[in-house]
Amino acid sequence: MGEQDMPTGPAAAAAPERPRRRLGVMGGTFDPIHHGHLVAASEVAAQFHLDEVVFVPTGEPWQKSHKEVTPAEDRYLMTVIATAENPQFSVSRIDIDRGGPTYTTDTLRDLAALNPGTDLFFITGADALGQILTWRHTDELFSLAHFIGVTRPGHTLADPGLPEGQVSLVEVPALAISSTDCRARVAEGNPVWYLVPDGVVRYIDKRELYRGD
Ligand SMILES: Nc1ncnc2c1ncn2[C@@H]1O[C@H](COP(=O)(O)OP(=O)(O)OP(=O)(O)O)[C@@H](O)[C@H]1O
Ligand SMILES: O=C(O)c1ccc[n+]([C@@H]2O[C@H](COP(=O)([O-])O)[C@@H](O)[C@H]2O)c1
Repeated sequence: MGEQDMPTGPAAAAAPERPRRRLGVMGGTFDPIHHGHLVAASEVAAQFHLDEVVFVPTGEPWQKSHKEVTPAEDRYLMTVIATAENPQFSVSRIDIDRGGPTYTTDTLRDLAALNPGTDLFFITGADALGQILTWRHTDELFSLAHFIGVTRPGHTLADPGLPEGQVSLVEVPALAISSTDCRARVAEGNPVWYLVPDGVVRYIDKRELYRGD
């Protein structure tokens, strides 16, 4: 049916409303991205019937400013490599391209503007959820998305006091993997095969990341 044949008047008014799109948002420093991130996103996508999960590498993770963080372009490319084969996964550069410290209120506001008619679900591990009240602009933050806290080995998953109905706590398959441990393993000459996707192992090797001196 061409656009000119679309029903107008009472028939159009009766047309069923299109269901809102459901977009998962997986924010992280991804230095490097590992299977813990990917399994969490995949599991939440299935349990919450998400249409897509967008991975958003941080620009400047201000709460990690005391640590050395790998250049954003390397973290972005590793995230693209890790997610490329999954048609439900995508990667956004918004936090990198905005510049300056990364605040999730900006991430969610920008994603809402880019995705009209979409409900946002921000996915976060138990450790990050426990810190969420220390993030910037929490007065606005919780109105921008539904928050999904996922289990992570070594951390207790609990609602840190978000407004009623704004957070769900979800059990995901337990993978005791952290980016810190991956970086340390590479620096010590130990393998990260099967902790991170194969393409990410090769990228770390090619770019000589995490080798220390
Ligand atoms: N193994 C895991 N299981 C569940 N969630 C995870 C896991 N690893 C990271 N996450 C969550 O993914 C998000 C991004 O994490 P981040 O990129 O900081 O990785 P990380 O492994 O925690 O890194 P680092 O060790 O450098 O702090 C956070 O919400 C974090 O809680
Ligand atoms: O908004 C903030 O102030 C804020 C403070 C710390 C972390 N975050 C977000 O939490 C997500 C995980 O961060 P990280 O540093 O644990 O990789 C990522 O999307 C960050 O932008 C956000």
